[in-house]
Amino acid sequence: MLSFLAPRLVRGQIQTRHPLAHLSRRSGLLSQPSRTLLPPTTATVRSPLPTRMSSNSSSPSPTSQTPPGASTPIFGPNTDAEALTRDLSAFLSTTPWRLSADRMGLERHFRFRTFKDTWAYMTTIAAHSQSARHHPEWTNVYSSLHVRWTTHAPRGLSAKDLAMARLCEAEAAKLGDKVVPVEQPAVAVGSSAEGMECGCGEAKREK
Ligand SMILES: C[C@H](O)[C@H](O)[C@H]1CNC2=NC(N)=NC(=O)C2=N1
Repeated sequence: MLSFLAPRLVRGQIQTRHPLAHLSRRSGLLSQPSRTLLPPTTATVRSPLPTRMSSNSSSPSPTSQTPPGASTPIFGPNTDAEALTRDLSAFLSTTPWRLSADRMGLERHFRFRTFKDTWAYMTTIAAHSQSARHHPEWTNVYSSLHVRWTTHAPRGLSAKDLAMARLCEAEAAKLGDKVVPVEQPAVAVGSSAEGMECGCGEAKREK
C-alpha cells in the first residue's frame, strides 16, 4: 500500500510531505521527487522542487483539479522560469523557506528571543521593502513572525520574491541567537494568526 501518498492530518489541515523530503533537505539526495496525486492544500508544501516547473502563465489560478506536480511554483509572466527554478531549488534546499500552498509564494516562520528583537527585525525588513518597492505579507504575534513573499501584480512568484526572502535570511543570520530555531509549522499561517506559537508563556519579562 502506498501509504506515503496518504495526506497527513495536522491541526485539522492536510499536509503533503514527500516521504523522502528529509533526504533532500540539505543533502540533495532526492533530485527527482515523485509527484503525489494530491490537490494543493492550505498547508505549506514541503516537497522539493521537481525539475520541470510550471510555465509562465499569465493568469495563474490554482484549480480544483489535481495539477501535474503539486509542488511546482506558479511564476508570474515575464519570469525567467529556468533560472528562477535553479535559484529557488538551491535556496529551498539550504534554508527553512518553503513554497507556499498556493505555489505562488515563499514563506518562513521565525521566532525571536523577545518582542523587541522581533520588532527590530520587522523594522529592518520594512525599510528594505520600502527601498525595493516590494512588500511582505506577514503575521506577527509577540515573538513569532510568519513571512510570505509573493508578487501581487502581475500575480505569481517572481525573482523579487526570492531576492526578498534571501534578504530576510541574511538579516536574520546577522541576529545570531536572537533568532530561535523553530520547526516550520505544518499549517500555513500567512493569512491569520492561527497556529502561531507566540511564546508568551515561556517569556521572561523584557527590559
Ligand atoms: C508601484 C509599486 O512598486 C507596486 O505596487 C508594488 C508595491 N509592492 C509590492 N509588493 C508585492 N509583494 N507585490 C507587488 O506586486 C508589489 N507591487
